[in-house]
Amino acid sequence: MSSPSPPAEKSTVLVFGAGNFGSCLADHLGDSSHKVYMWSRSEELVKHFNQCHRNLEVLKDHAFSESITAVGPEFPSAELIQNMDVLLFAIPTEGVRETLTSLKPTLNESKLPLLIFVNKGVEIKTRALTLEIIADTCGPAVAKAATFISGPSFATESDDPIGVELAGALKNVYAIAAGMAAGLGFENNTRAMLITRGLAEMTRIGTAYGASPLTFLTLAGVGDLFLTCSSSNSRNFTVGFRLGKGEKLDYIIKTLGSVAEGVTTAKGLKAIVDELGVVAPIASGVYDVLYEGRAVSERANELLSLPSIRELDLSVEGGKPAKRLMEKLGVEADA
Ligand SMILES: NC(=O)c1ccc[n+]([C@@H]2O[C@H](COP(=O)([O-])OP(=O)(O)OC[C@H]3O[C@@H](n4cnc5c(N)ncnc54)[C@H](O)[C@@H]3O)[C@@H](O)[C@H]2O)c1
Ligand SMILES: O=P(O)(O)OC[C@H](O)CO
Repeated sequence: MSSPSPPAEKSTVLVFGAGNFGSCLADHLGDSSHKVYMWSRSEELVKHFNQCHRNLEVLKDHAFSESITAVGPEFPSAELIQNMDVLLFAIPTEGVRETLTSLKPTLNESKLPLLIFVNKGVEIKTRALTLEIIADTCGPAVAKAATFISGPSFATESDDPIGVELAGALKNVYAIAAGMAAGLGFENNTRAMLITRGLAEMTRIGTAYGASPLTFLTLAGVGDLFLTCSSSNSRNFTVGFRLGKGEKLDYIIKTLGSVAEGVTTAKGLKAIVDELGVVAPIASGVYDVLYEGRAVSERANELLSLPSIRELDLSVEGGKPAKRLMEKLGVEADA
């Protein structure tokens, strides 16, 4: 995808979202002497942040850089947006369509800022990746200018934006599976099996979608999968762990205090897997527990007793969703 020229050393940046990742990114950017604005829908958060340089909701003990100004709760003004070098979106995938619909009238397409997206998910109703949501709301020119950051930390550069997005979204579903296994009392051997088979599964899905299989071997793929499946710091792993311990999904979501994208992505992924006809037993197992009321232990036993299959039998006929998306963007399918 093409993108506007890189921003100047000292840029003006507007971060959409004042949650864990948005605040963290705003803080790093502020410390690097960029002028940073951070949008929140909470009036209380905005007031408190501008008075005390602390976030009421997340990273509560951290003193933020004074070069960050919180804005909101109203949507940022066209004037502010048009003065930005970078717009950075750190909101859950379910909120991206609404946010971009509000943003669209303020964008000057002949002078687009750098648009960076860090969310990792699939939209539940439409099963769309973020690239498609951007095309739907702001048009193909804006979508083609968008940049995606994914991976276990600030990540990786790739010419396969669809693969990078799919990898970041899908690993959250496998992290829920790894958490479930840990919650049920399975130990490291099972986790290694889930990471290995999860990687094979996400590579099969990605390849059938039209992404490059190699993207799943980068930091954005196996790197992020490994991190998220191995740490109780992961919200997705934690959701799975608590399900494995017998807690109810509604209660877990209510008390988590932050987004676990794998929960909604599991539903969008089910539709993608059904369309592509890919064998994805782990993703199907997670879907059955989250949305079909199946017991975690029973579904895990079914998974463990499946006969082995050729794990890396990658689709050569695949690629229809990516071709559809490239058509929407007006890009040649093989470009
Ligand atoms: N936390 C991390 O380490 C991390 C790392 C990489 C990527 N991500 C991804 O970044 C995204 C955000 O993660 P987070 O950790 O900041 O989540 P979070 O739940 O801590 O914060 C989300 C923020 O988005 C806001 N928000 C929610 N719905 C919205 C909507 N409809 N419109 C506008 N704003 C809305 C919330 O009020 C909150 O400020 C997720 O997709 C996540 O997978 C997170
Ligand atoms: O806490 P999680 O499960 O949303 O994972 C956060 C990041 O995506 C890890 O790279």
